[in-house]
Amino acid sequence: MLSAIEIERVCKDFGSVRALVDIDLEIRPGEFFALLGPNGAGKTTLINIIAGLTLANSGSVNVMGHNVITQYQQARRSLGVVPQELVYDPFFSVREVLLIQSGYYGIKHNAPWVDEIIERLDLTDKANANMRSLSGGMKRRVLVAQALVHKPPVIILDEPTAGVDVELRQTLWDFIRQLNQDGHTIVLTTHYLEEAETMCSRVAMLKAGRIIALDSTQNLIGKLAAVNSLRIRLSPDHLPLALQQLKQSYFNGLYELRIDNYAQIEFILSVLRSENTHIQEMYLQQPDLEDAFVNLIRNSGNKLQ
Ligand SMILES: Nc1ncnc2c1ncn2[C@@H]1O[C@H](COP(=O)(O)OP(=O)(O)OP(=O)(O)O)[C@@H](O)[C@H]1O
Repeated sequence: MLSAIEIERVCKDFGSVRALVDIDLEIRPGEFFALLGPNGAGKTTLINIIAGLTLANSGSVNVMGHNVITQYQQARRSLGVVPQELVYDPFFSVREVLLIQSGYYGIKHNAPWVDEIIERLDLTDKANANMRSLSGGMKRRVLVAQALVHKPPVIILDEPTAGVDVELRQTLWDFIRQLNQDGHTIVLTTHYLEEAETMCSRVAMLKAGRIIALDSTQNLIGKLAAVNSLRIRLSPDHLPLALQQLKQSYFNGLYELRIDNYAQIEFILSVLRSENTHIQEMYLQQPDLEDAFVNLIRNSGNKLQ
């Protein structure tokens, strides 16, 4: 089956900085895929190589089967990129910007689609406003719209919700989810891990230019954050000796105990009962993508599959 994005053995150095090392990655059509990693991991560099904006030192990248260097035009038509930085032309209105962008792709008579994107991104009130006059969040919506004027099958969003308020974040995600349901492949980088967790079915984690984990979101959480923890407030405020080995932290009167399985909760309760210690508060912490991410970044000397 044709891949939406196929990356083979891509390396990129900036002088002595090894930004990407031997990246192999295949993203399938229709996927909602997250590219995660700490600052400087290489996410934007990889996106720029996919978009044909940065040249890799070695390796190859295809978008919908088109090589991003030798078949640049077809690859570019297959891809829409929403960049991280707010770049805009201050001299045009929102609608003009989108029609001009359509022209870059050689698309004439694009007004009906441009108007539809404007409406779906809640920009109708601002369609004739000058770009200069828009708030940061509105400008970001226009960036999303710009990436969509040529109806690309693959859309990459580089931190689309950075600095965006909660309401706009919701509008953006509803729209992007709809695009994915309509069949578009979506690749996303974000530092908001709960967004990746709710939206994306598969995740690649990058660190120092290497993919250190690649799996479905649920598997990754299961594999790397298998540890639950129990937070309890006790009276008297003393953790019995038999439970000391489970203690992970103590803060503000709350003990955090490591739980590897649910049977351990029964053990904890029985120890507390026998010691005549009462529970004043208790929370079970479920693992999430953030736990997986933190564990992985901490212990990423070795590559995980
Ligand atoms: N044009 C450039 N010249 C020199 N070094 C660069 C250049 N672009 C990126 N780098 C370096 O390459 C590495 C990867 O950077 P990149 O911007 O791809 O990371 P990132 O994962 O997107 O980070 P962030 O989450 O902060 O956006 C970093 O060490 C960065 O300093």
